[in-house]
Amino acid sequence: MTDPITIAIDGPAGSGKSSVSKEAARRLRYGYLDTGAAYRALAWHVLQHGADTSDAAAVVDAAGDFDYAISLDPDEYWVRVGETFVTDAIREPHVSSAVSGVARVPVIREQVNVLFRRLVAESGRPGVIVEGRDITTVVAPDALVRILLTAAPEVRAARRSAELTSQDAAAVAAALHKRDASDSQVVDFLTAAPGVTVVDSTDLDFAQTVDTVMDVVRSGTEGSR
Ligand SMILES: Nc1ncnc2c1ncn2[C@@H]1O[C@H](COP(=O)(O)OP(=O)(O)OP(=O)(O)O)[C@@H](O)[C@H]1O
Ligand SMILES: Nc1ccn([C@@H]2O[C@H](COP(=O)(O)O)[C@@H](O)[C@H]2O)c(=O)n1
Repeated sequence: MTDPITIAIDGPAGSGKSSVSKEAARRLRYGYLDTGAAYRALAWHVLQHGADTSDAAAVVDAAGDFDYAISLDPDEYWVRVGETFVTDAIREPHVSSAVSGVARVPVIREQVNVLFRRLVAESGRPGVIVEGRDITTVVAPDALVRILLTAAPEVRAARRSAELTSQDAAAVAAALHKRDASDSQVVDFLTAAPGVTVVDSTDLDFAQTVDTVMDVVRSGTEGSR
């Protein structure tokens, strides 16, 4: 069996990676792999242990009994740790605030990257859209199509705040920028690596952004199979 086509999409928090990738995967009948979910689920697991994600040893310790599973079906997305479905729990603000601690532990990054490559290879799909922060550069630098999805910081904060209506907009924006600042010390997802196509959605609505990504994918995959 041939390896699935990999479409790599990186970008900062709230740039639209997951929503846009999921919709593009539906249209292409590809799988969709949300790599941030693994970091979030491990952060959730560390917190369940009563530990602190800023403690790298505690993170590595909690990773020892981290039984993680994720669906690559864009129409039936779920995330599980052991027997517990954590699909919504890992989006809670206290997990978002804790996740960067997990992401800065090198051995954890190595372990999840192995998992991501295996999930793609075993997906059984003709292709997989993989989104995160270091997909275009570390996880799948040889992907057929590599995209950096960006939007102006204030636009990303406004979109995120529109989702989290019960929370103060300024606090939502501050949390998003704080997470980007912390994450960008670990991987560079703000500048495009050579060969990576930038899609800036600042002035695009959701449908226009998906269409633009689809155009980049089409031109990159034409004649590949
Ligand atoms: N071009 C767009 N125009 C308007 N809204 C958009 C656009 N792209 C995404 N959105 C909306 O912005 C919000 C954030 O998008 P999404 O959750 O996909 O971002 P993300 O990059 O995956 O964020 P995170 O890294 O924090 O998980 C969602 O409500 C999504 O529907
Ligand atoms: N390739 C990746 C993906 C994610 N992270 C870390 O996970 C956090 C959550 O990611 P979301 O895409 O769900 O926002 C993110 O803030 C990073 O800390 C990563 O390091 N590499």
